[in-house]
Amino acid sequence: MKFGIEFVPDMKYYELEYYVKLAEDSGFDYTWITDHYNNRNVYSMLTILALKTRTIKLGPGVTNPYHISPALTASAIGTINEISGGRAVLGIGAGDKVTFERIGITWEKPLKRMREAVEIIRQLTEGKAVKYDGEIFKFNGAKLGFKPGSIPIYIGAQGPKMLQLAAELGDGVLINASHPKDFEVAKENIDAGLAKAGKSRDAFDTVAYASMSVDKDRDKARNAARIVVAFIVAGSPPTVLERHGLSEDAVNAVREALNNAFTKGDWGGVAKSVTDEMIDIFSISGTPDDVIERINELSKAGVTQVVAGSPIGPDKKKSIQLIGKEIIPK
Ligand SMILES: C[C@H](OP(=O)(O)OC[C@@H](O)[C@@H](O)[C@@H](O)Cn1c2nc(=O)[nH]c(=O)c-2cc2ccc(O)cc21)C(=O)N[C@@H](CCC(=O)N[C@@H](CCC(=O)O)C(=O)O)C(=O)O
Repeated sequence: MKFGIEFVPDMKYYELEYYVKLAEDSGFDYTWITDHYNNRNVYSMLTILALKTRTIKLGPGVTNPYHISPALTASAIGTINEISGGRAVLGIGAGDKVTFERIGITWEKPLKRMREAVEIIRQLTEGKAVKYDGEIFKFNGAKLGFKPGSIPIYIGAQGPKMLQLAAELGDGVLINASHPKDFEVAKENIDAGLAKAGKSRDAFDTVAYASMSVDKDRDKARNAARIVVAFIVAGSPPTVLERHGLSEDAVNAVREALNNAFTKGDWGGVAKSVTDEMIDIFSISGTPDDVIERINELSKAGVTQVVAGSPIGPDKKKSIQLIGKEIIPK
């Protein structure tokens, strides 16, 4: 099992540098930096990380094919690959509808746009001159002026068609999920995509991009996950909520609590609205032994990399060290 760790660049560069170096020293194989317009620029932060780390693989988790051209994405990730001595990975997904609305981007034809962008980026980073007559992107002999070297492309996906696309075109898939049931359901679509491209599963990285919260004290760990889990519950599509048998009332109670929090600042109400069942479904939370147990279940469901996503634990530094000491070596 490979281990990754997610960071949101909503902190100063030196704080991010500190945490990523700590993760590298703790044995993590990958670090994924999220990409939303309102946070610090993902590539500026990756440049610092590329210079200050030695072994950890690094990349956006995930960028998107809307807010910059695939040519810029290829150039940016190629540059990170050069600076890091070949450790770059590109995580790319359809992007986030809510944040796009704020910057006037219409979220249309995500599948088509993802396919075209990934095909273009793959060719550019392989040093080819790209002629591409797509429905969305038209390239006429574009070519990078430097040799970025081959860069693995991981696609962020939840929906069935995007999962198939990820398996067909990508070197891996980043699935925002923490429960084995979600990977059992994803398997059929991943296998269909691999078959379409004539690829075998063992060369493909199926990543559980999970919300994680680890502490020696189980209750402390689980309580630290409540707010993040509330956002995941509120944003989950009906198919996922039904899959896990969550009642409409329970989900609406979370949505209502979040509204109250935004309007009246009542975050305590949000934590209370999140049930233990929701914590188990939408996060990997508890003691190191609890987390190892869940990772073993995920491995049986075909997961090959687990990413420790927010909140990581009640105390980020201690939790990163705890994962490094008591989970990764097991
Ligand atoms: C588009 C969507 O795909 P999805 O697989 O659900 O993708 C949702 C997310 O993966 C995507 O929004 C990501 O960008 C979210 N995301 C992040 N999004 C961000 O913006 N920033 C991040 O940092 C980020 C991190 C991240 C990490 C892991 C991960 O899995 C996702 C992450 C979907 O609806 N897919 C459907 C298909 C929809 C469809 O058919 N669309 C048609 C018609 C659409 C139209 O009418 O225009 C088409 O595309 O042509 C499906 O897969 O079946």
